[in-house]
Amino acid sequence: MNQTLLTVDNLGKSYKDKQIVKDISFSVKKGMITAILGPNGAGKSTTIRSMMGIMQPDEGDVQYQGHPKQGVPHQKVGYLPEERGLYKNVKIMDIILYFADLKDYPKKKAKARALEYLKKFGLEGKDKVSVEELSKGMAQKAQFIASIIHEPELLILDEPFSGLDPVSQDVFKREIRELADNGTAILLSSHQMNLIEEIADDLLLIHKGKTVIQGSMEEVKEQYSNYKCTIVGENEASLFENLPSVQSVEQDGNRTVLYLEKDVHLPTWVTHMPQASIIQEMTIDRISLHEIFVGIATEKDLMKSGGGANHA
Ligand SMILES: Nc1ncnc2c1ncn2[C@@H]1O[C@H](COP(=O)(O)OP(=O)(O)OP(=O)(O)O)[C@@H](O)[C@H]1O
Repeated sequence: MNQTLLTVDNLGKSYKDKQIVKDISFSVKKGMITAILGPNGAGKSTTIRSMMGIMQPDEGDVQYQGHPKQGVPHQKVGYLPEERGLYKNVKIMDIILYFADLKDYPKKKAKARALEYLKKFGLEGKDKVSVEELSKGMAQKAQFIASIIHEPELLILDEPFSGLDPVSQDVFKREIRELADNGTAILLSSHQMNLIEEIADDLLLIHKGKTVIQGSMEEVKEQYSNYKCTIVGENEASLFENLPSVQSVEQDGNRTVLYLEKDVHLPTWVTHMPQASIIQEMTIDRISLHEIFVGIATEKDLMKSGGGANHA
């Protein structure tokens, strides 16, 4: 069982009269990647900033293991904020060493680590180059290095993949996994569901400031990834609407998608296909994290029946 490093209990935050974050609780564990997901404006950055003490939450507790005071001890935490931005006319190495110094990390060790990471991220020889001479993706890599230079116990990454090409996304993904495998507790927010599906161990999906889904990736997949059956052929949607275990039907031209109940027994279910249906192609898959997300964001219930790890 992985050890909990950070616990957030009943976090609440309002701006003026509007409650943005309501009663959010979660934990981040050593060696695990926890993803915080949600549509634009759901409250992810507000949750992260409240947790980090960058803004004062109105309600709730943030407890860092082994730390007597409330809140997060800054030397032990690495943070890649949503707003990128490094001083434009400062050399990469100087920026990284500045961040190391802020965290009281030894300069010599930081320099050696920085050179190692620059090489790893394809930025070898760029240590004396200033940020303005780098591309956006390269600058993001430099900022990522600055956030991990002091070997943080807890790493918080707000949208780490945005603006990166697919190759760089893979490099980041591998690095984040490696940091977790070496014991770092990682909390990340991202809109790239395919990447989250690949790397996250735990999920917290929030919508309108409230927890909608919470649990391990395995639990979420098992409990929310219902089956869907896609049929290609000239069919009326109504042909399938009354089939057993069909929750909803979507029609797009000659493609009909049937969303099925969670506990459907597929071998039996397929025998109920109407004789009149025209089937040029038929596939049965589980709905993806992307579809779960879109279903929540658009408030369309694709995941009825069966409840969830923590369905609020
Ligand atoms: N300083 C602020 N003053 C007032 N309202 C704010 C402030 N910062 C954020 N909000 C509001 O809080 C809500 C949540 O914003 P937040 O940035 O936490 O969302 P998010 O989930 O990180 O979104 P995104 O995916 O777009 O980054 C939004 O409705 C936003 O308008």
